[in-house]
Amino acid sequence: MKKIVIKCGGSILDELTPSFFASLKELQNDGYQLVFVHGGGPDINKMLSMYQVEPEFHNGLRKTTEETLEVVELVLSGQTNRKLVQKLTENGFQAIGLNGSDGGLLQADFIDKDSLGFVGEIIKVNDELVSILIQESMIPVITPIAVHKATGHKLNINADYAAAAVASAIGAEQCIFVTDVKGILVEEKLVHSVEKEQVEKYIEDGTIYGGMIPKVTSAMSALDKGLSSVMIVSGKAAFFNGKEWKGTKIIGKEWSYNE
Ligand SMILES: Nc1ncnc2c1ncn2[C@@H]1O[C@H](COP(=O)(O)OP(=O)(O)O)[C@@H](O)[C@H]1O
Ligand SMILES: CC(=O)N[C@@H](CCC(=O)OP(=O)(O)O)C(=O)O
Repeated sequence: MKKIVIKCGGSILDELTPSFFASLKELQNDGYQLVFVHGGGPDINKMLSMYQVEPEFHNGLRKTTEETLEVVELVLSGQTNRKLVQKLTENGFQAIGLNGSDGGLLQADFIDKDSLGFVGEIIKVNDELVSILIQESMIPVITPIAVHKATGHKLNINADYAAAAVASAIGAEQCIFVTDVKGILVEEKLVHSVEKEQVEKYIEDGTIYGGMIPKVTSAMSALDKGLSSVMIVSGKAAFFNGKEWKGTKIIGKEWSYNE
């Protein structure tokens, strides 16, 4: 069974176009089972501003106090997940929303409690739960909230990292990051494919910054774990027509040249 994990960023959730959904249909026609992980950073920031809380990020990760975590879950699970499930349903897909903390779906450990608070990195994914759903032709739509591996306390997970971890755990062939730009841009031009070493240089020299950093770093770790392809694409246009892809392909291994 060919599986593909699609991460939908909060930057694009309100702007997904019919062409985007047509590309999803093409993926299904090509035999892919779809699994979604969603973000929702902008929705969280909006809600936090109502409570007069200023967002604080370190290397693209939100510093998350116990109170912030409540808002993060309220927004991601109660609002953003619902929004994506609804859009998929309206476009003819059988989607089912899941909080990452349901059924031990995402299990995590603290990254650095002192500096980041309740933010985790995923150490285990309940891939059986995902398999059950996709075998029934359902599309899981996963909210990036995890449970702590020992205490069961909830932890906030960056959605890019969550998507890459899910992709590795379920043995997905590909992971696609859907965002509000066409892919990695260098001097405003789209880069069609880029190797790991070059990505590292782009981060160092500031060409890749902000929200693009967790995407490329999680892409590189997913490639190291055996995923065959990672792409960054726009949700504003078609990204797959049954044959060709549009966006940036991140290449992890030298043999990828011969594909
Ligand atoms: N080299 C780059 N090419 C394209 N976008 C970049 C680059 N470096 C940083 N970015 C920023 O990354 C953003 C996408 O990340 P983010 O806003 O976190 O989106 P999402 O919510 O989809 O995860 C782009 O809108 C852009 O501002
Ligand atoms: C730890 C951490 O940073 N979690 C993210 C989860 C949502 C997310 O990643 O949303 P985007 O994909 O839209 O950026 C946050 O709180 O914003």
